[in-house]
Amino acid sequence: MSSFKIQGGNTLKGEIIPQGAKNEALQIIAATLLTEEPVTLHKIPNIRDVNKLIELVGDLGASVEKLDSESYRITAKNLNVDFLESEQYKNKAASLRGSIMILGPLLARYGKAKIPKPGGDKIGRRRLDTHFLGFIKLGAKFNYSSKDSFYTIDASNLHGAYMLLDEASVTGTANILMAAVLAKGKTTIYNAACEPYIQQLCKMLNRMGAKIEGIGSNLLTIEGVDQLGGTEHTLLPDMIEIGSFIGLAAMTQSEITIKNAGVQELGLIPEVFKKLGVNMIIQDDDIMIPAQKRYEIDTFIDGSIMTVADAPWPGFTPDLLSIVLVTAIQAKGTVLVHQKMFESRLFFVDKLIDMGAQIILCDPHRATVIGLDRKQPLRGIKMSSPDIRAGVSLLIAALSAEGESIISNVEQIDRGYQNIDERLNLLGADIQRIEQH
Ligand SMILES: CC(=O)N[C@H]1[C@@H](OP(=O)(O)OP(=O)(O)OC[C@H]2O[C@@H](n3ccc(=O)[nH]c3=O)[C@H](O)[C@@H]2O)O[C@H](CO)[C@@H](O)[C@@H]1O
Ligand SMILES: C=C(OP(=O)(O)O)C(=O)O
Repeated sequence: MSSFKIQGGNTLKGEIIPQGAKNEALQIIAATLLTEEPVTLHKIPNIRDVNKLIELVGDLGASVEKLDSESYRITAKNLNVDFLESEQYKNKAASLRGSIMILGPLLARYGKAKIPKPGGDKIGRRRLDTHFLGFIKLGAKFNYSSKDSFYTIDASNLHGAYMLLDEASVTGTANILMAAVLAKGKTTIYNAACEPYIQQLCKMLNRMGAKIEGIGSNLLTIEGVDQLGGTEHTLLPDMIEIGSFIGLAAMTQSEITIKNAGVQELGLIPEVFKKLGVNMIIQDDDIMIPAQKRYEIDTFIDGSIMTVADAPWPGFTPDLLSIVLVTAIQAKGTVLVHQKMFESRLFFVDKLIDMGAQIILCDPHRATVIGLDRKQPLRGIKMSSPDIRAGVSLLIAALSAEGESIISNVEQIDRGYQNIDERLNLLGADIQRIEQH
């Protein structure tokens, strides 16, 4: 377990370029398994989860060529599905959430697939029913063995079907889409997730020869085709990283310009930070956050206390609620943060309270932050990163705090943020990585 030693209190200044999006990368890398032809990918972030999935795709027999620091060519000509039976597969696939998305492509091409219960953040129950109910609609047979926690699916003949998803699951929609593009006939997915990363996946699949309509909506229709070809694809900037930088700038009174932020694809993200009182200037595709000593949380129009809650896209992403919560700590005013989707994602507020934040954890889903209005700084403490977004929120808190903080288990942060210590140090942060093997 490695740690960050952070000397807090520095003001940061400068420009930062967001990495390619983690959660898009995981879908797109899985989609390369759908064709025998080469697929070239650009803006692939160098982060743990993405590297693990690329390794897994290679273990399955795809040829993986690294073209430069951010580009890969993946050719999945002949895959070795026997690898799915190995102990190595079990360990690797179980270590990240994104591995679940190899199921759709493997089903589409080979008619069978299996996966151990996938990893990812421990942020509450994370059911996978939507994925499997969708595959069953497409004609697959499904079995879950509680003995070894393996999900096995058999589908020699996938056929199109109408389905109304039980929830708008992001990875579930991606998985079903990838199975449906090569199924016989027409598939209709209603209550589909429609966030920009799903749109990107659909556009890429169409460039490969798929026939998907309704992109950007929650009603997708897919006319199955016999095979798909190669393509080239560039990832969007990571919107969760962008939101994290906005919160960081506000908390540390820093002037930061986020370059090439893909502003058109950010949905409600800028608006939510504006509700916290954070100023930002959007110039072309850049977001400049000026240094702000004070920022004030809005109330609702009737004067009642502001709530920020998550919802499926185009609602506000749950992955930024921890950042919103930490950003509110030094604001003037009060906000209720309501994490509806995940039930164990707010427990990290205990650490923020230890640092001096005024937060009431109302229940596992809701926390009220009473902003300090910079009347006192947070103080540095020792803490451990419970999940990726809580980890970055603690890092932001530590950077704004007086004195030294230690954050252990930063592998959680490395899952999704590329060289975050080095990139923030270039802007003036003081973060030292302490490697422990
Ligand atoms: C690898 C990846 O891409 N991970 C993302 C993906 O996870 P993932 O695809 O696993 O998440 P899902 O979209 O399936 O569901 C997320 C949570 O929200 C709940 N839910 C979902 C839809 C809905 O309409 N109502 C509802 O309550 C689910 O029960 C679950 O607890 O999407 C999540 C939701 O944006 C993000 O937090 C994860 O970072
Ligand atoms: C919850 C997240 O990731 P994962 O789904 O990979 O656990 C996240 O990116 O915030």
